[in-house]
Amino acid sequence: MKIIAAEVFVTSPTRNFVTLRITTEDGVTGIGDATLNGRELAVAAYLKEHVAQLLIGKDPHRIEDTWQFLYRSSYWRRGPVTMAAIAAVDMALWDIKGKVAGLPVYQLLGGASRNGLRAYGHASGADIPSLFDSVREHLELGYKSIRIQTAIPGIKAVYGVAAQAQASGERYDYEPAGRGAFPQEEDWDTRAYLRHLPTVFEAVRNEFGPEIPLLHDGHHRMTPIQAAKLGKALEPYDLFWLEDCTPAENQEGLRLVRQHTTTPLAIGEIFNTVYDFQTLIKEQLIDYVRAASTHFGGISPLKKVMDFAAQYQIKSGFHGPTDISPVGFAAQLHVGLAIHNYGIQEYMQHSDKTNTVFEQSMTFTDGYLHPGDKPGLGVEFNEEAANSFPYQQAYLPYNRLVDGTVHDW
Ligand SMILES: O=C(O)C(=O)C[C@H](O)[C@H](O)CO
Repeated sequence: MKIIAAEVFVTSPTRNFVTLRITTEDGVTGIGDATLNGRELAVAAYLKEHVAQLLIGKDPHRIEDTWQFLYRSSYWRRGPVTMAAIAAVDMALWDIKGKVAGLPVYQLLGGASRNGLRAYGHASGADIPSLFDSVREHLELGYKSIRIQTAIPGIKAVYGVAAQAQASGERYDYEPAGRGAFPQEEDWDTRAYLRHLPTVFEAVRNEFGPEIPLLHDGHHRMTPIQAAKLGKALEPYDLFWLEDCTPAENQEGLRLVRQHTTTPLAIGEIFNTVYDFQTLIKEQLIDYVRAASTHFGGISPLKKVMDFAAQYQIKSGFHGPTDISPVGFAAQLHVGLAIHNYGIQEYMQHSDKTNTVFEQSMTFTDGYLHPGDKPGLGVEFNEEAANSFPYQQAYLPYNRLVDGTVHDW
């Protein structure tokens, strides 16, 4: 069997997505996600200009060989653009292999290790009452684990806080990328955040009790000593994890955080390769791997990093915001179902328009996700619907401190 076409689609049903479709001479198609929020066209060009023609004539079954060829033959390695492009090829080839075999991808990865995948949802609020409404809404939707993000007094816009109150009946609407030709500026004050956050978790525990697993995302904003202080301050509230507490580039910084707190740590949504996790896993500086199939080179390396992590009792917590398309999301559900060291899956739910472009067979029942049993990834790409939503320029915001210094967003 040979590959005869590799096409790239950029579509924007409420947000931008980049999708690769590979077709074989027998007419089997496979799809992959190459979405990089705010930099979509760079990956689309990488795929169109540098990768597509290299795939023509190749045997789609040779997934590992194709991955290694794309990674090593470019000489220039890693980085989110390259790795998102390779990820799309990898996913599309697993999709094809599954369709040819008549099996869902998780069966090709070793079969199911569990019945369903525990998910966490995002609750947020501009104040405590609206946060409580949001938590209740998520509990009603079936979520059994909940991420808590709130506004901070004195700060205008904070990462992770939905614009609409959940009590309004609107679906959770948080999308950080703003459409337009320039990124929005936001403000930040770490000391105000460190003072406020423990009071929020205290209120949530008092209202909802000790049982429910609670998570929080620091979004790379603290120094190691600030993160250590926060981890310690949150210990009485028994977090499932504290995510991205420090800038991801400083892996050694997590040693200091670890020395001071037993709050579990998760990191890795902006990592691209297993090498980014080498120190963190070997030294057991984290508890959860936050990689996403789409930004990590696809299904093949995600499975490898989790097998490495398993030796150290480190579990998965794959990145799953809506900028991972339904294709990338399905890819990591298949990995999550197959691996032994599954932890939890972030699940934000895509918009109805997105679901017209990507028809998903995955299910979310009583707090648990399942990729479904259709052959391949289980996602159908509707080209006509995709073409009706043209690309719109969008940027993630950035932060400045009160004195004007640019800060991690
Ligand atoms: O879901 C999370 O934990 C995130 O941090 C989401 C990111 O802000 C988002 O993927 C940026 O595009």
